[in-house]
Order: sequence, then C-alpha cells, then structure tokens
Amino acid sequence: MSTDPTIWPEGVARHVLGTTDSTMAEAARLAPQLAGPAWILAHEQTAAHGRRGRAWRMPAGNFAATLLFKPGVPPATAALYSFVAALALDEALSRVAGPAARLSIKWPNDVLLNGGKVAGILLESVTTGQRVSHLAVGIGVNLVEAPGADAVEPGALRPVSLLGETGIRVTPEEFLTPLAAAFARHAGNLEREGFAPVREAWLARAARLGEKVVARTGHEVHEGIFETIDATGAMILRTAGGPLPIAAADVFF
Ligand SMILES: O=C(O)CCCC[C@@H]1SC[C@@H]2NC(=O)N[C@@H]21
Repeated sequence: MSTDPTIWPEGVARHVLGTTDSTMAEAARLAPQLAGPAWILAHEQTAAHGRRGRAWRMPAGNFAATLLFKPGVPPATAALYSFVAALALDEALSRVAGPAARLSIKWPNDVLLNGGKVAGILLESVTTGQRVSHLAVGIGVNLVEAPGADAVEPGALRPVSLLGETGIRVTPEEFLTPLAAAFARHAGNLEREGFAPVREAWLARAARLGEKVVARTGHEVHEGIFETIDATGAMILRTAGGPLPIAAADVFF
C-alpha cells in the first residue's frame, strides 16, 4: 500500500455547506482541483443517495458528509477504505454516545445502534489506468432523526437515531471532529500495515459474527453462518455447500 506520510495531514480541509444536491456530487465537482484530502459537510441535501442508487432521506440536523482524497491504489485496495470508514464511524459514535451505547457494524459497513441502522456509508471512485485517482467516502448518520420505516426495504433493519436511542444531541460539525480523527488514524494503519489490523478491529465490532444470516446478491440468495471476512473484505458464509465468499450483497438477519 501507499505509505505516503503526508496523505493524512493534521488538519484535513473542511468545506461546510448549507444546502446542496448531494455531497457526493459536490465531491465530483471538487475532484479536478483537489490538492489534499477534504471533508465536505452539508446541512441539507436535496438529492442524497445511498448504496445501489437508493434514495437517502436526510431530516434536518442529521450528519451528511463526503471525504474526498486521492488514494492512488488499485480498486480492490481502495474498497478496503469502506472498513476504515465503518470503524471510524463506530468509534466516533461510541465517543459521543459513551461506552454503554450498543454499537456494532453490519457487513460491510452499516453501523448499528441498539440493533437498528444509525449510519450508512457509500464509496464512489474514479479510476485512471489501474489506480483509483479519487475516492469519495460518503457518510450519513441519523444524529437527531431516523427516517420512517417506510424509507427502507422490507426486511431491512429499522432506522434509528442517536438522539432517539440515547437522548444525546450532537451537531454535524461536532460529530465531524471525532469522525475525521478516527478515519485518519485507521486509514494510516491501513496504509502502513495493510488490511490485517483493520480487519481484526472490524471483526471485533462485527454484528452477527458466528450467527445465521441471509445474503442477497443481485440474483441469488444465500443462507449460512457468517464465519469471518477474508483478506479482500469479502464475507465468508458457511453454507451447506461449504464456505462461500460473498464480495457484495445485502445482508439480512
Ligand atoms: O447506507 C447507505 O445506503 C449509504 C448512505 C450514504 C448517505 C450519505 S449522506 C452523505 C453522502 N451524500 C450522499 O448523497 N450520500 C452519502
């Protein structure tokens, strides 16, 4: 991996916006003139989206930001930053909510609070030749309000908010500070030591490890025991037919 010590400088740039279409779209517009990593935070998004092109509802007061940077690594390595982001989110939420908060990470990168989804992560990248020239890590956190259950697909986990579950209120700007620090630290670990320490830390926070889950890929449904994640971040399911690596899927408990 890249070991460029300057990729995560002390003070990563921050752009704070009022209303925008989506911080992912803002990141795409900023990319051509990007010098170092930059966080783009918006107080309101009119066209936010989540994984698989789903709409992402963002009630006022919730957190919406995209971290844009230039990893300069192959796409498979860039994908590992989603585990970095999940760890950073889990850590930042635990910092603001206190150690009693029941937080965990649902593969690959949803953060759960008391068993409901409190935060989601979306990676978008631009690849030039064999390398990812720009990576946008979009993060949405229900700080003060969870969208209604009608906003999610049948069978998906109920959305929850930090305020609703813990009574703790933090502003998006306040939340960005521990999140950015945790992201920089875990990203530094990934870049210096490879995926092993991030994988280990991620597994220690994983929801339903060793339990039965259902993984729905575009066209197939697999049921099995969630055994581990491999060196590429794929979920390893123990199925009746043996261990099955799943690179991308929606997972149901
Ligand atoms: O769970 C998911 O599907 C991922 C949700 C990601 C939402 C965030 S909010 C900030 C950024 N801007 C967007 O339009 N999407 C991401």
